Amino acid sequence: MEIDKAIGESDDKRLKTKYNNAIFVIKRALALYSIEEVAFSFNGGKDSTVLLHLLRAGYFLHKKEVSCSNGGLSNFPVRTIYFESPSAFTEINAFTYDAAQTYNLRLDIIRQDFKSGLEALLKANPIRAIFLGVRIGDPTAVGQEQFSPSSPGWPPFMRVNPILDWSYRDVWAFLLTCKVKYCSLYDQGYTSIGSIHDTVPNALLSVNDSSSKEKFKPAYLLSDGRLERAGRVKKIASVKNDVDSDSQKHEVLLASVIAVGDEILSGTVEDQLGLSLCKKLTSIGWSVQQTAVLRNDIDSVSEEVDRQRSICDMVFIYGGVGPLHSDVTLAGVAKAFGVRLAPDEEFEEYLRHLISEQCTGDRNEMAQLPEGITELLHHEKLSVPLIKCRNVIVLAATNTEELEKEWECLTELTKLGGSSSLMELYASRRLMTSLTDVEVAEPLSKLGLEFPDIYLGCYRKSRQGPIIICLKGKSNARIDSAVQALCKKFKENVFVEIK
Ligand SMILES: Cc1cc2nc3c(=O)[nH]c(=O)nc-3n(C[C@H](O)[C@H](O)[C@H](O)COP(=O)(O)O)c2cc1C
Ligand SMILES: Nc1ncnc2c1ncn2[C@@H]1O[C@H](COP(=O)(O)OP(=O)(O)OP(=O)(O)O)[C@@H](O)[C@H]1O
Ligand SMILES: [Mg+2]
Repeated sequence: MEIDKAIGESDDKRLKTKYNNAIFVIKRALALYSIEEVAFSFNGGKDSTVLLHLLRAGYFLHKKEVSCSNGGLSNFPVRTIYFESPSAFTEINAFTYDAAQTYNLRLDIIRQDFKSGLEALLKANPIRAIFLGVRIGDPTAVGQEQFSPSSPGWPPFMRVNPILDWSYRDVWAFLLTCKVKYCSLYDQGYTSIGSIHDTVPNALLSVNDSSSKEKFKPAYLLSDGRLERAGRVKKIASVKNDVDSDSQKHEVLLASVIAVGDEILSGTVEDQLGLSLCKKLTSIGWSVQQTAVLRNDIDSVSEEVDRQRSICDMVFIYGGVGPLHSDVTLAGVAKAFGVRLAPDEEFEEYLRHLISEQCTGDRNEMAQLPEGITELLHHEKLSVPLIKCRNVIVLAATNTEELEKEWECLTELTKLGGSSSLMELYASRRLMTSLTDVEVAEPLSKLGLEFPDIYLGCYRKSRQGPIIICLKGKSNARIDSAVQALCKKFKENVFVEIK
């Protein structure tokens, strides 16, 4: 088999090790699942091209072991799926179809989004495992292992990632050693390929020459593989503006509070921090849109953070921060922003001071932060800086005392509490009444129409007990007018002002 032979004849020891490990994973998968139960997700990219050849070799070696046959490889029966999109490069499409023909692939072309396409595929076929060319540096690799079940919310299958631990250099060493064809875009300076809308040649491969047209060196000449995604234009979809830069845009700033902890969900520990954060935020004029308690699970965290960061001005998340296996919050935040976790030297330095004596394991693990989006907020009162990933603040506090300290530093370091006029803009009054809810319902909803700029909130202390009405708004004068208008709708003295 030409791939196995090429690697066998190479004297690149590192490549041999990577190859053998990947083949081991492929053979395990082929032993666990029948051929009808596996599929290969192929998109013409360099990583999936590596995987194509590894799978061909792995299948050949697996066959040889189980049937002692030494047959050729004209037949590669693993179902191959390609999600074709109108925004794919024509070169990628052409290469994918070309490879399918050359290697006799059973190609299924799917023209739906990944999730719906996979749902339909799994309904129609007995597929239980899908091979992917995901590598550890990819944003989507966060939290994955060589065998990782699909995420909650996705149809159930095993994701098999044989080249998860391969570096950019390993990928090129393999493609060049095996002398296999790859998509022509990689010879034109593209180093990682997404859609035509978010991918350009990698500027680090640009060659200065006198002609007007910019030229690029081939992808395999990129010396620092960590920069392979430098040609990917960042997707920062509809994220609200950072309060630091744009705190005055909205009349009321919106916050979301997220707790991460299985111990809260099981009722073992009572969450005090959420309550305290809501009070603190409300006291400085923020409107808390939602609180959530999540499992210690990367995908749960990433989905919730992704949702909240685009709705709210600021997301506050706590719990699940540290070096334990259950500490997945930062990985979830990284995944929500589509970036990877990477070691942060500055943060590592803080941790080294803090834990140097007690540290037995790999300190680096704890110093991994979402790459390219993390800002460390230093304060002399804190031994470790606060972590801010765009509009997500990750709090390390585990109790209300620690939160108190972090909050104090946070409000000093950012404009959360408004060195701006936020505090002055914010006014509120609370009224209590023993009128029934039926009596106040209609007048209150009319008041809401008359004062659309005022927030009107109501709650009861008990089913039969008094009702409390909160009025919040931009100015005391407006609130006072609303209170007067409300009082006019009833007999005198039915409302008592409370603090
Ligand atoms: C076969 C297949 C399975 C996938 N399974 C999952 C999954 O279980 N969970 C998930 O969050 N994304 C899954 N994805 C989506 C990928 O993680 C990722 O979003 C996708 O490759 C798009 O990457 P891009 O945004 O860089 O183009 C899957 C994609 C494919 C093709
Ligand atoms: N449109 C698609 N159809 C089928 N599989 C896909 C598709 N997009 C991604 N995949 C799967 O996800 C893997 C990871 O995608 P990724 O974009 O990181 O790598 P690549 O496309 O192979 O190489 P590159 O990093 O150069 O773009 C692919 O190797 C492939 O297995
Ligand atoms: Mg790609």
